Amino acid sequence: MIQRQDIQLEQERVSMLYRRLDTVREQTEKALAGAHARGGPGGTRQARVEREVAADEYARRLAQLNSVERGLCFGRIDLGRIDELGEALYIGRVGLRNEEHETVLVDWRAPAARPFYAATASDPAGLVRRRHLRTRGRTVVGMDDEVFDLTQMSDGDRDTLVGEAALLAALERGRTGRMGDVVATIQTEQDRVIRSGLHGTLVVQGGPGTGKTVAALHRAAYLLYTYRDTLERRGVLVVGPNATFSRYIEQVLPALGETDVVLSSVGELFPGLAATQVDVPGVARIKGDLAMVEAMARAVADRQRVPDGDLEIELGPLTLTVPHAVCVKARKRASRHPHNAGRKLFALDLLRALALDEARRLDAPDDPEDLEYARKLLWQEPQVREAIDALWPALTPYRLVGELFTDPVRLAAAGLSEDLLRPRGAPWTVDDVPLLDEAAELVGEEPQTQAQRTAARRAREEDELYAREVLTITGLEDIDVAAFAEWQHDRGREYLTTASRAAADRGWIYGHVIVDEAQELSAMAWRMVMRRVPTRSMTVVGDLGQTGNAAGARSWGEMLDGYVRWREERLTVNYRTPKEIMDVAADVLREVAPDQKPPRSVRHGEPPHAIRVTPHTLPGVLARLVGTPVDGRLAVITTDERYAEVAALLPEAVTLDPLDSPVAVLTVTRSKGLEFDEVIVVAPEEMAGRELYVAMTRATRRLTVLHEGELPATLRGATRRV
Ligand SMILES: Nc1ncnc2c1ncn2[C@@H]1O[C@H](COP(=O)(O)OP(=O)(O)OP(=O)(O)O)[C@@H](O)[C@H]1O
Repeated sequence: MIQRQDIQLEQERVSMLYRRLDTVREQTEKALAGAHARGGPGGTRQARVEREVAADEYARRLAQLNSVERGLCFGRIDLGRIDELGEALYIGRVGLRNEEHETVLVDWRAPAARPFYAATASDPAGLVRRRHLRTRGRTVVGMDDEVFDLTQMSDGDRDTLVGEAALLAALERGRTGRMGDVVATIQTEQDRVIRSGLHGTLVVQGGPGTGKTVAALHRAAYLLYTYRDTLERRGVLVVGPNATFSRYIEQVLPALGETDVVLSSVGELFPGLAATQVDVPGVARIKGDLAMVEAMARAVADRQRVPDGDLEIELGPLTLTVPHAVCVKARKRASRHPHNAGRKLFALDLLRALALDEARRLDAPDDPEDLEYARKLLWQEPQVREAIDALWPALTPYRLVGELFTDPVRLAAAGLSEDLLRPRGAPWTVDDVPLLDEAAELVGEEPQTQAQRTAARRAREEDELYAREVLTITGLEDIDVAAFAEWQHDRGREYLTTASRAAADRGWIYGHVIVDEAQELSAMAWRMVMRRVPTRSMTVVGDLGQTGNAAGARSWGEMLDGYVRWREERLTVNYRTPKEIMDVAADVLREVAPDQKPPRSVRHGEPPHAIRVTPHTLPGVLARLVGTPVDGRLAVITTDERYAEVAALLPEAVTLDPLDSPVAVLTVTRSKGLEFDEVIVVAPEEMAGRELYVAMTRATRRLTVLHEGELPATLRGATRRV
């Protein structure tokens, strides 16, 4: 039994930790201010860089100290024997030392904290007691103990969840619309995922609500803590299913004190683009297939032409000719290079041949210098430019893919189906993004336009003008303006975080990549992700039972075997969906993915309700249900086809961000990875089995299905009609 006295003792400890946090925070603030005050262009470059590195480190530490106020210390472990409690360690969101440099709080990611998460009744990992502390503000309001005294345990006890009371209390809280961290209640199987080594690819397969996302994010924080030197410079990329999901999870890492992580979705992985639309399944399947690699190569080859006969260009009275054979040879040589680099070689060969022909016709000497000069002049001739552009145009990825999908002749030349044809100006889709990335590899460096060259020159001039003003104001006029401007420019770049530099650079190579809802990535999307992580240091989390994308994964090997030998961990406990709902969902899963085992739910709640509606009664039933929700947040989930109709019935809900609105209206695809206290599924009979499985498992408390047609057989037996 926990005594008031125990709470008092823990309060003293926790108060001491907060005092220490305040002191360290103050010291770090001063150190940061000091580092900034010493800044400026003086000293050697080495000294400047060292100062800036120190300032960065203080700033990072300060951000971390500021983020850990809530729930600073949440656990305690006692090592030794049960009859003589020995050493006690306190576990918190951050590590702290006292003035004597002794550890007073162990960072949850440090090896010493591991038994807090890893100890189970059957393997206590040297612990005699684990204590979860519950705090409100800086006050200890309660605690839960688990005593590992094997002699007193029944077999049932040995299989308990880690800190069951604390875990269940955490799960009972209503959903806020944003994912929170779970450092205080990480479970043993999740801890294995979080602390798995950095190298190679770890696949985490787990059913809905098993904490894949939350474990993957804690893993990112753990890896950044444990392998900071390796990861800080290269950063960590987290790829999620869409931008809403990225916003849903974006608080977790900063709350854990980590900000150097890029959150993105497949539709955003090509810098400058944020695609959200998806293609119809037939098109998505074609675009996601690896056969697109060859097709894209053919599409590029189709933009590298030679005339059927000799190339003839009229220049005033002269008609210059490049023999067909010379054109063919030039194409052969140039096509070994990326398209835009090849264009330069191709143009050079053709210009050389034209200059030679011109010299011959004008009886001019074919002196190399003269020829070089003549070549330059010819390049200025619009007819010459046009002829070369027609044969081998400068391409951007957008132009290559855009012109391919709007032209049946080009599609045929690439060996692609006319199903891909779309109108000019149609928006880019998520499934186009891996193709744009492929195209970027094939066309190579984008040609710099005249406008870009002018913009770069202007920016340089502005930097210098600004530098001159600064130097005049500060009376440092003897310093070289150009050098000062350059220093300022570099400094600006150094101050950009790794994350922001990485996000803007397609060629950025990350230290580690985490892919969530990974079952949705097509083979082409995997190819794009792999380019960003040649070391294959990756965490791949997903559920093959939830695959919705027609081009998505049916097995992990199918997607990953060609790139890496991967290892797998499984998560088996569902922390979201009550058992009564999961039992019904399990029937759906059995039908769509019989090889996948449904997870075991730890929560209890109501069984799902089914209500038969007609087009006439649907608005009233929906309004009644939405008007009397359980405490917390509610989502109405339906098919893509029904979305507009349902959204029209709930106009207020759809004006708000689905994460902030008390009632969200979502398609199944949009609801991926999210969760709500109450879920209403409209038209389950029109959903594919996997869609239904995803929609049903979003609920933490109550699920109602509204059907017009026959209820799917999998739902019929297990639901009550009201
Ligand atoms: N150890 C834990 N302590 C407290 N809450 C937890 C724990 N693990 C998971 N949860 C909670 O369970 C819910 C489901 O977690 P999460 O979204 O990570 O699951 P998931 O496996 O990614 O699900 P899905 O496949 O359906 O997207 C979240 O609210 C999460 O905070």
